[in-house]
Amino acid sequence: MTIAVAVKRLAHGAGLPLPDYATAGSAGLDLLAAVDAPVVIAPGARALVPTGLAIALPPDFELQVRPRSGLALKHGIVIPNSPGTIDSDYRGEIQVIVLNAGTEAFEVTRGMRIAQAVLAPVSRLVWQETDDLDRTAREAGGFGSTGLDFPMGN
Ligand SMILES: O=c1ccn([C@H]2C[C@H](O)[C@@H](COP(=O)(O)OP(=O)(O)OP(=O)(O)O)O2)c(=O)[nH]1
Repeated sequence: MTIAVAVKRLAHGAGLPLPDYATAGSAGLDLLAAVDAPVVIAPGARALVPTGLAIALPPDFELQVRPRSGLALKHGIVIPNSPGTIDSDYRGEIQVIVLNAGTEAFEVTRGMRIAQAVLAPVSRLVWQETDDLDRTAREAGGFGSTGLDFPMGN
């Protein structure tokens, strides 16, 4: 299934290609860093990386901003709010919050594939308030409760 999405290149994104899928089966589009000059992120520091793009999603969709596993494995580059949520009514620039969880400084350069974005459908709920929820085998058990039968359960 493909969904048409309106996209606007902002001035500082000029000259960069639009995000694309790396392979025919890729779930995520690679988001490119639209930094004018290289940005160095120290170990433990965060940076807001611009993409130079604004979009208009259809109402029942969101765009999820996710880390790239190669950057995470090789450099400890993660997205602390992952998956970042681009709302369908957001018209500002898509930006990527990047955390350097690695041990060395990381340099973000113009055009670098800094994150990936996955289009996802959104279901919205309507509350049905009640005092009586249906009973289940789990009831209120959580937070590892199913492991308690085992001596070393966790
Ligand atoms: O990684 C992200 C996450 C969000 N956004 C933009 C698009 C999104 O629609 C908007 C608001 O995001 P979110 O709802 O996560 O932020 P909030 O902290 O709850 O702020 P708000 O009160 O503006 O909703 O910020 C990004 O550009 N990148």
